[in-house]
Amino acid sequence: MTSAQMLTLQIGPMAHGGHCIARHEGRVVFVRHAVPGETVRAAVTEGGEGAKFWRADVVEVLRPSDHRRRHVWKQADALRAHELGRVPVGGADYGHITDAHQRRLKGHVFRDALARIGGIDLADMRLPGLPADGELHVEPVEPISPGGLHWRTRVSFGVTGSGGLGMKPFRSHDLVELRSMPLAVEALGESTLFSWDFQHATTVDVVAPGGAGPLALIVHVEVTEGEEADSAVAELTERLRRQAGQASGVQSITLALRHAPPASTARPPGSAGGSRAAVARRSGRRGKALGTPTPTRVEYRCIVGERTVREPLPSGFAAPEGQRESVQIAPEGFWQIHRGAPRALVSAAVEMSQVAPGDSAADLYAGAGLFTAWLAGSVGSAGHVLSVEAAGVSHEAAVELFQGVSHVHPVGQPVERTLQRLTEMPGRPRLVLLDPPRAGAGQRVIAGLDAVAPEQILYVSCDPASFARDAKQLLSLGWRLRRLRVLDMYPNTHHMESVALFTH
Ligand SMILES: C[S@@+](CC[C@H](N)C(=O)[O-])C[C@H]1O[C@@H](n2cnc3c(N)ncnc32)[C@H](O)[C@@H]1O
Repeated sequence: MTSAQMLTLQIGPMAHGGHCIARHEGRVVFVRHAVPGETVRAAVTEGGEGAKFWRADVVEVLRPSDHRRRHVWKQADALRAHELGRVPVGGADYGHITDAHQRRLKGHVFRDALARIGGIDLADMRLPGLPADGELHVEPVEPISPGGLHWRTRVSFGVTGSGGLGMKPFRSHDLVELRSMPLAVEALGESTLFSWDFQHATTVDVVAPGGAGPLALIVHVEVTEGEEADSAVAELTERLRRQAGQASGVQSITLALRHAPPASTARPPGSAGGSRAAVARRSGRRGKALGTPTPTRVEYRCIVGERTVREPLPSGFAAPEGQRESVQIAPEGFWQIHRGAPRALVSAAVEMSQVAPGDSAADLYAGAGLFTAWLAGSVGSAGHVLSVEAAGVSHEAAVELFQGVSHVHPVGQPVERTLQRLTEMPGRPRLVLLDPPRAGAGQRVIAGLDAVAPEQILYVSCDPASFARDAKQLLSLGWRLRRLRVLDMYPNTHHMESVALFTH
């Protein structure tokens, strides 16, 4: 970083993805760790004469924004890292911005994505709850902790050369060893995990069920066949058991043994952290699309405690008679990562949509059945709920949760292959709720939903860009955006969650 080209930049608006836009001699520079309106010195991290745009990272703030604060996480603080000749870890790219201003900027980013990608101007929509100028108020999610800390119930770490937990800087494969992870719930900081030796593992996923300890771990190991590999796994197992046995704050450890073909090169350590690869593992996608070797088989082996965790369903919402109060799910299955997200999302769905006893409804990309549980209670035993989820572990959790609830029909298939089933539901569906992964639903699914013609579509999204693209298609098919709420479900990061209601 010390030999990097330095630029003095006037910082323009925040863009989607966590960087601000600036210009240097006419060329666009995406600048990380800045705040709109500032003047900064920034080190060029990617660029070159022929490049269409450059990337840069702030190393000194010449004229700070009133909304700048000391970064909430030392190891992710770009200014401090530069002083120490290091690089900041990723994962908290808004941590230097005050809480309220983070939300303001996310509102601008969301509105901009809708306009640019979806051709949707919120000022034209006159949506209830939105001011006439289309300004979006991004809502904080409870429980709110000052500084936006301690909300993550799931974190993926890489394993450093010395066996510690690490994370990568932005667009880098080099792991930085961590001493803490303040965005995670308190149970992680109270555990002994940052002093464990994970040598021989590639990644470690940490899960705090219900937002509290004790923690469940999934320890990923690449194995090739042979005696040497067997003894390395045996040694790792012994070591993990020993560390867990010492008042560690850990309830369970599952090894995820990836039996890769011998010729393949190992995935770079840490490449799974909160990343596409981690999402892909949970959603069952793998291999080529991610640029990683295709594993032949993943074997899950529980070596400490129980294989599954219990995630409490939010209380106070409709639920079918006799349904359990928590979901039992393998820790690699999908569950919302903000500890307040299950309640915030179901509350938003209840407030924004209408379902009544006897209705038909569908929950697409349903995970373990968070929204299905509320729908099942709302439509009652005279109703019908289709709950569609592609990933095996999450679908199995839903099957277990809705055992004996005869009006819920969990389907363990990709949504794309289930569109026909939607047309066969009894009566016209009152509501189709969809909560796809970051890539969004896509053209084929949106066209399929339109053909099903439900009364309402409630679209829950974690990506403004894919939502804007899908919303554009819905609008072109005659649907109208009726309500929109954006939730700050990932404080100190550029991510956000939206819930949107469409009707004809
Ligand atoms: C954002 S999560 C939402 C889960 C659930 N609604 C919840 O709130 O817990 C998206 C889910 O979609 C699943 N998924 C991804 N692609 C899918 C597809 N093509 N068909 C069905 N499910 C899919 C993932 O496994 C994941 O569980």
